[in-house]
Amino acid sequence: MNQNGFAPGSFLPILYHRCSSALYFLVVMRLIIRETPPSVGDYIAHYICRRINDFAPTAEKPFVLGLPTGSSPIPTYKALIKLVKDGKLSFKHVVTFNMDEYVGLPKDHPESYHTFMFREFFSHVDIPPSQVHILNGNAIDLIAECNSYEEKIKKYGGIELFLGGIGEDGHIAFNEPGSSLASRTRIKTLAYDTILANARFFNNDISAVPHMALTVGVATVLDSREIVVVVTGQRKALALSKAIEGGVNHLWTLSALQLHPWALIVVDEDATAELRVKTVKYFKSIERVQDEVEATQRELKAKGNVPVPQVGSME
Ligand SMILES: N[C@@H]1[C@@H](O)[C@H](O)[C@@H](COP(=O)(O)O)O[C@@H]1O
Repeated sequence: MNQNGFAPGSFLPILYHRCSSALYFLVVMRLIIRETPPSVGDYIAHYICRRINDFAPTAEKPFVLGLPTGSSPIPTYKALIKLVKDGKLSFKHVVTFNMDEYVGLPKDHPESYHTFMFREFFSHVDIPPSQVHILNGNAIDLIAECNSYEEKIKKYGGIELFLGGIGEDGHIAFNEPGSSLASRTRIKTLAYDTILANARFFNNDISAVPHMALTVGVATVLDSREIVVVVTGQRKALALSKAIEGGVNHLWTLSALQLHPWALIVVDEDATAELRVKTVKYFKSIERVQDEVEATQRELKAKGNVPVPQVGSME
């Protein structure tokens, strides 16, 4: 057995061999483990930066990015802001769609997701506000608002990369347990657990937390060409293990990522608390193999004789 628990000659070396000779990328859900939330944020920010720069967006062909709220993505936003300030990244030709918004909370309320996104991110980068899309939880016709959000995403040709966060009950966006895995943008009643969890943003006053939200659906997220999810902290550990070690299940909507050909979950050590040691070792070994594949790709590309597959064409 090698240090990852795999016998030499078992499928990992074969996978690597196929990768290095036939230039396949790994089409598996990837789990990246970093020590702390800031290093998770750094990893994701650099990853998104590379994706946007490789895409080389223009006014005619913008990069369409899905974005979350919550405390978990804050280190990613901080690192992205730094990349913009350092001149390594621009959001000039990036169009964004946020995952969700509370119903009935004034847009300028300190805890609305509109306020959050401008305070934590948009105000610090060079994105034109006209390219920012956030659901309007105060629309007179909420159903029409949800339908037109889906239409707008379609008009832009779909989402290139959806960055997501999860709740303690494994919800992605506000797709609470029991949400249909075929769901689209819609009005959602929040689970009591979510209301309790989010009360920390409302001075621990449960009655101040809105009970409804507009949210993209599980299928809206699955439609995007790539999904990256941030999961940090021990309180998300059970949800993480259910999502990657259990089967696809509407009670843990994050598990729907198993149906996606290009999904990446980036977690800190605390979030791995409920995973089996074998699972952690397996994903660490996949990361190493992927790094080797990418290094080979870069080398061959530098020699000018290899077409590099594009993300999204790897099913
Ligand atoms: N609707 C949002 C989710 O989209 C977010 O992922 C979650 C996590 O929040 P935190 O990162 O603060 O734990 O909060 C809310 O429930």
